[in-house]
Amino acid sequence: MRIAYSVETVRTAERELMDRLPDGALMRRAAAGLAAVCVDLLRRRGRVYGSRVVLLVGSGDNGGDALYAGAALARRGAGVAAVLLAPERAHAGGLAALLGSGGRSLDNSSDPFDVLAAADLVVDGITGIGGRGGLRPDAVPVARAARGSGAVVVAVDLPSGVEADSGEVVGEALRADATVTFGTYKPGHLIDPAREYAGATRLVDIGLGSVLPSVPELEALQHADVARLLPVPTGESDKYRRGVVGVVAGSARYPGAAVLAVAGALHGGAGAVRYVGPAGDAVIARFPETLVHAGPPAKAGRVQAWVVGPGLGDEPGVRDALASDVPVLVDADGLRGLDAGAVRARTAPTLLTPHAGEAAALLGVPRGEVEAGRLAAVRELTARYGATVLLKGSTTLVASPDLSDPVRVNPTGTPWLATAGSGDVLSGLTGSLLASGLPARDAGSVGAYLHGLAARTAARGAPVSAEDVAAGLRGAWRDVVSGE
Ligand SMILES: NC(=O)C1=CN([C@@H]2O[C@H](COP(=O)(O)OP(=O)(O)OC[C@H]3O[C@@H](n4cnc5c(N)ncnc54)[C@H](O)[C@@H]3O)[C@@H](O)[C@H]2O)[C@@H](O)CC1
Ligand SMILES: Nc1ncnc2c1ncn2[C@@H]1O[C@H](COP(=O)(O)OP(=O)(O)O)[C@@H](O)[C@H]1O
Ligand SMILES: [K+]
Repeated sequence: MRIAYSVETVRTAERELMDRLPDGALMRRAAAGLAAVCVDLLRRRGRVYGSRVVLLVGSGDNGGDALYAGAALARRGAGVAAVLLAPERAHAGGLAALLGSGGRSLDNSSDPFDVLAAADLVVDGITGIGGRGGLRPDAVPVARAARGSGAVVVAVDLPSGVEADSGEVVGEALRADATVTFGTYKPGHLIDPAREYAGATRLVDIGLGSVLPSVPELEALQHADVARLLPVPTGESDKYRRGVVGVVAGSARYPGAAVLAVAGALHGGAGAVRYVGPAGDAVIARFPETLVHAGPPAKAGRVQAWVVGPGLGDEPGVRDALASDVPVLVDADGLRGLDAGAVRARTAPTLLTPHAGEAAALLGVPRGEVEAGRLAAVRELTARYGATVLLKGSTTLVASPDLSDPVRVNPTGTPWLATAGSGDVLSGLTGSLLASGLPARDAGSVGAYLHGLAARTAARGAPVSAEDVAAGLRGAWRDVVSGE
């Protein structure tokens, strides 16, 4: 499990740890880890001795990390120049260490752009967890020059300009090729758009683990976590005990959504899939193993979970499903005008799976607001609906209405998933996991994980269709259980 803590929690833990350690010990640990990554990157491009390193140094401890790491690189023979964005407030100890190791600082009269143009590696120490509101105007030209230079850009702790706690990028930020963070991941390392700015992220242990609380803000499942959650039939199992998932999807206009949701549901662990709606012929033609029913869900027979909404158009069914006493996943058209009171009144779990546009409509805000602030949006939806919410998109988040549960961030997936119908596959798959007994938060996060993995494997750099994703689910499941 990868976990992330908020800035406030990190600062509290850092204070506690610093009280137990000699002055400056944490920064030295951080800088040593940072320098080791820089050495590694320089070696891959040539050698450390004689390489040209530029440090972008802001006014806080983030700049201090960069300066101490720069000093270590200078001791190994690199030519290290520090561009001080606020010379009078640069970290004094770090600057002295750099100058004492043969590095230099650029004063106001020298032009940082020539130095940046010739750099092999740029260390971004403008801001870390103390940064707010995007890069300040005076930092923007050097940040752009660093990005345009062809040098490898290594961000210290976080790419400067991103919001550590939310993953938002308000204004300008510096895109890094790699980020070296300390002690723990912060939400910005796991949530887009900041995650994308961070490039490949490495975590350096500075001993913070012992003082961090046991429950993080965010968690990202990995193969082993998912393997533990996947349903496995036993000798006692029969198709009903494995769970029946009811799929209320498709319409005369969108019969394909029914087929794709059923395709997902057939690979999610339930023992049987019951399709309810007008697209039964299309479903049977493709998947003869499906039980089909043309009447309302209430008359369709017992299921252990409902999926309602993909391609539903104006077909009824949402009310029936919500009135049932089993878990219900509501997606797509089922989310239109969804009655918060009806959802809150349910005794069984409800899982809503909106994309950013649907989430925006539910919240009454512009879509861009949801995309820029995914964490806030998903939390707000859980509060309003009293339901578990899976917010789809570039970073899929799964949050439960219980605030003591960390929000789950899906680490698999690929932008190739942005293809029509792939969400239908996800809702069928996740509903099937619900029917086989997983709690809503687990079903959502395991569903998103397998779905993303299937898409990645199917795509391998080329476009995929929703059908390809469904076809890849079995391979993804095998990958997870075999620990590959
Ligand atoms: N506290 C600790 O024990 C440790 C902290 N470490 C480092 O310290 C960092 C945090 O240091 P600070 O709290 O000093 O904060 P930062 O160094 O992240 O930034 C704070 C400074 O940046 C300025 N600033 C804020 N927003 C800005 C913006 N948008 N553009 C330009 N300048 C801006 C502020 O005026 C302030 O002076 C961490 O990210 C990490 O790199 C590490 O050394 C590990 C140990
Ligand atoms: N940029 C992206 N990066 C990664 N995954 C994405 C991106 N955009 C969309 N997805 C994923 O693709 C799927 C699309 O679902 P959805 O928006 O419901 O589409 P549809 O309604 O056509 O099925 C979701 O699983 C979503 O998380
Ligand atoms: K930084």
